[in-house]
Amino acid sequence: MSEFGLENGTGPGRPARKAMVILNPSSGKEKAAGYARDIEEVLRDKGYEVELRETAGEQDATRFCRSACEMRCDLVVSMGGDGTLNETINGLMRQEHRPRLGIVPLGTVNDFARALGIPLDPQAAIAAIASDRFRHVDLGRMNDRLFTNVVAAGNIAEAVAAVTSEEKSKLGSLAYLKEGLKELVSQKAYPMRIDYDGQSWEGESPLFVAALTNSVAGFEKMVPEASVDDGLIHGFIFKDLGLLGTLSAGWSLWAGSLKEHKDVIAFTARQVSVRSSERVRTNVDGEEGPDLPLELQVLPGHVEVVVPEEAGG
Ligand SMILES: Nc1ncnc2c1ncn2[C@@H]1O[C@H](COP(=O)(O)OP(=O)(O)OP(=O)(O)O)[C@@H](O)[C@H]1O
Repeated sequence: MSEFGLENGTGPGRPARKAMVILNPSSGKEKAAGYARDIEEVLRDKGYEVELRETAGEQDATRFCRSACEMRCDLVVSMGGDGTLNETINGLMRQEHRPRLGIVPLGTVNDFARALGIPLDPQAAIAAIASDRFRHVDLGRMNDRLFTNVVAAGNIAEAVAAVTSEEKSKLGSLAYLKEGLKELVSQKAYPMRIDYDGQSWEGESPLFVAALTNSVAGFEKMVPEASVDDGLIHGFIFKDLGLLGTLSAGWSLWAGSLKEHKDVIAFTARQVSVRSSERVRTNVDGEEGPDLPLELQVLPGHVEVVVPEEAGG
């Protein structure tokens, strides 16, 4: 079951707590400046000393979060899309002090926020940062980095890259489904070997997906049984599907019954390794990852995340 915590705000005489806000000004269009003012106000009212850092490019969020750990901040807030969140949590890697994490989703998909019941409306998410409630949430380790949500291996990396930002704003998650199905129909399968908690699968597969939460590319029903604190990786090996198989797998995904599909092998594990004799590309939390091989491991309850007072789960 979920583990929730409740905490009182700063009272008289309590030393100020420190918060760092990491804002990607390129997410959430031109509204970033207004959001920055609003979150600073919410956090100051809550008794935090606030440091705002704006990212200018790749890996900035990781560097900023690392310095938040070194400064022993109590809270680090990631304001951006899933890419910014992934870079932020990578700053927690190998840190002895890990601040609590707040999330203000400004991207298109925002899988982690969806899985946690954090409002997708930025103003509502900013207001919810004042919540005294938090959850211990699993993170995944992939080789030498961390992930929040999902790792996919196969030509999926190309499918995601093929989604234009226009399509993304117009169609949202459907843009990924469209490109993903196109790739599954057209692509070849790869020889893969997948080892998970002492079991092994070997065969031809066009796609392997490892999910930590129920929300994958905005589809909240892909893994309905997954929760952010179940200590499990939810693995899906797609067999060589062909056109009809792909369409019916697409339908099962939509209907929330993917793991019952006859050409999908579903499992849960704490540790997974994925390798291939061919070059296979990967995608991690929506961004391009390293080629196979991958070593995956779940880190149970690795980070405390602020959740709205009324969030379920
Ligand atoms: N100031 C900036 N200008 C442009 N790109 C930036 C800036 N700061 C960070 N980035 C890059 O933005 C990427 C992350 O974007 P992120 O996924 O958070 O937002 P998004 O693209 O709006 O979200 P989504 O992918 O969900 O639509 C990272 O690769 C990072 O390097």
